Amino acid sequence: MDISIKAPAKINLTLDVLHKRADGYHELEMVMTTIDLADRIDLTETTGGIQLESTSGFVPFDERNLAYQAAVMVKERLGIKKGVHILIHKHIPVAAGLAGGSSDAAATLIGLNRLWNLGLSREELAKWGLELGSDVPFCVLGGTAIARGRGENLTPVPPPPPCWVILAKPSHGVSTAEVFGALKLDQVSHRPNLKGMIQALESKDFDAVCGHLDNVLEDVTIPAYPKVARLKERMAAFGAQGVLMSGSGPTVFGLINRESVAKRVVNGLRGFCRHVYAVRILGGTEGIQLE
Ligand SMILES: C[C@](O)(CO)[C@H](O)COP(=O)(O)OP(=O)(O)OC[C@H]1O[C@@H](n2ccc(N)nc2=O)[C@H](O)[C@@H]1O
Ligand SMILES: Nc1ncnc2c1ncn2[C@@H]1O[C@H](COP(=O)(O)OP(=O)(O)OP(=O)(O)O)[C@@H](O)[C@H]1O
Repeated sequence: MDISIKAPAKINLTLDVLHKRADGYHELEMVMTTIDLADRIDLTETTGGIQLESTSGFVPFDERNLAYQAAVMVKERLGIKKGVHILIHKHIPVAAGLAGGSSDAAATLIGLNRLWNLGLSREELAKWGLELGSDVPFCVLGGTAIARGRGENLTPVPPPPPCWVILAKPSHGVSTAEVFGALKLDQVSHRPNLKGMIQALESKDFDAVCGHLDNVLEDVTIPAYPKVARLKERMAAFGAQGVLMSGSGPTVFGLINRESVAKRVVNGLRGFCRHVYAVRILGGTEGIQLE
């Protein structure tokens, strides 16, 4: 039996870091939403073991791969003898702040739950997912949500109004651990207004959503990679109504509600950046879909 699963990327509409915890992680408060830039995971049952294949040379092909780790977790916890071949059709750029690896892991958990009729709920899978990475629980549940804790304490909120999301990814990746490690919490220059963002989402006010985009991790990534600031400026100058770095970066996204402007921004950015994408917000209940 074969299963195909769409594994969408996320963007952070707000990201606040409240404090560093005793376990070394940071206590977060953020709003995340899924976008229609997705990997596809094909799962095929085999007689034993886990085989991994990917269309991208940029992902690890062994036990460091988060999809592989998800399959190990399911097999070991439930004592499953059957094997699986995992094929990752990679479209989400790697180490980009878009949770590509986390979404692949979430899709693998959800897909194996179906492939092997395990009867686990999405909530249980989200709990398992936290052991693989902080963004995995959100990727399992999808939609638009406030994420607290390490990222696992999720409260659904309304999606942003339909719009274009233009993504520009500089050619280098960023290490999430290094960004959190370099963050100086007593020197953060700006903090998101979470209440304001929630109100904007509830009232479906596109301009207010754009006005409340904010990410404290920009304070670390932008000084280290000035290209991020230049991409933000250019995106705004070409007409994007709201512009922000996603997650720990370096991808910059712009929100635009007019197609003609979206085209202008994409065309303008292509001169400066090789990796430019124009996608839609998924944001509603559509997280990971089984096909
Ligand atoms: C920046 C975000 O993408 C925002 O959505 C996430 O917080 C990162 O999620 P992720 O990539 O799944 O992160 P993990 O793989 O769990 O953690 C990578 C590293 O980031 C740091 N980390 C991550 C999450 C968190 N709440 N506090 C942290 O300090 C830790 O040093 C950790 O070792
Ligand atoms: N299936 C996978 N796809 C992409 N990267 C993976 C995968 N499995 C493991 N990785 C590793 O995870 C690291 C982070 O990659 P990923 O694309 O998930 O980053 P990210 O988008 O910045 O994540 P996040 O936004 O959750 O911090 C990379 O160094 C990569 O080698």
